[in-house]
Amino acid sequence: MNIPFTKMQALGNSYVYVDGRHIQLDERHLSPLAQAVSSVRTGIGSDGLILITSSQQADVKMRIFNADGSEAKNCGNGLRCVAKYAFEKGLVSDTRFQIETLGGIVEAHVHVRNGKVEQVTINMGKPRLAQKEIPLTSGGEETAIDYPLEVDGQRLYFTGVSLGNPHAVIFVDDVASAPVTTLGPKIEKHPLFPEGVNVEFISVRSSHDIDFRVWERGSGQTYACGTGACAAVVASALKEKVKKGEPVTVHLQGGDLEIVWDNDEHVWMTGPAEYVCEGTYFWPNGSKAQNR
Ligand SMILES: N[C@@H](CCC[C@H](N)C(=O)O)C(=O)O
Repeated sequence: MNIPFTKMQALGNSYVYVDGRHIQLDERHLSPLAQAVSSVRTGIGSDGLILITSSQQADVKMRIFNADGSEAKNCGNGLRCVAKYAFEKGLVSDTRFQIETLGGIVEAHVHVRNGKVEQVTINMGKPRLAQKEIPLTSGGEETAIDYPLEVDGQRLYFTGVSLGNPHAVIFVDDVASAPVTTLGPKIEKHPLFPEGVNVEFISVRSSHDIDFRVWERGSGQTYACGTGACAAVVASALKEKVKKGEPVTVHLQGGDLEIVWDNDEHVWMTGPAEYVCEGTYFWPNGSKAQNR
């Protein structure tokens, strides 16, 4: 099966984007295709697959599949890339428009110079803080701030935040030495998180700067996670380390994002999005998947 694609990246968080105007994929193909394209050795090499289609309720719709084929409800870096793609490829003509995700509809605003989108701002909506909404198996209405977690015989404390997808934010002194690749995968699959979790190790450098590293559910260590950066600012504001209503720069491995949790509870994310390449992916297992 031949699949036209565009690879895009946002702060090094890269996805293969498939435009539903160019090919219609069967629902059964999406998860195996995400695994296939993500492989660095036998595929294109990415953190997952993003499908862009038309929407009944918004201007455009995004679906995101992690590198392991699991589907997530939201992706901040993916939203900025979808916004750039939608504007520059003519799916929308206004600089402000709506994108549907499985986690809800968000507002996108593209900042354009000479016809090109340089930065994108997304209103990511209100974070969900109740344990049952993150979700945690402990599951009530109460929040999970500095919630204890036993992993590998160690007691850690995390703050749980949902941006449509689940995040466990852990405060550390120095992100460079944080156990991202050792404890990250164990926390991701800890029984406390029935749907798994994205794990952020953060250090608040000042009231306007946060250092950040991430272990992403379904994709492992990545250079950046937009929803994770939003969760980091929300968790830091809940612990009064940064102020609500003031912009905070989150320093991720792939670069910086500006995040504001405003006084109406909405989280705003501003950052870049870039094209990498376009082409055709020759999917060897496509016909097998078709006959499954
Ligand atoms: N990289 C993303 C998040 C992608 C989905 C995540 N791994 C999940 O499973 O929830 C972002 O930029 O937000």
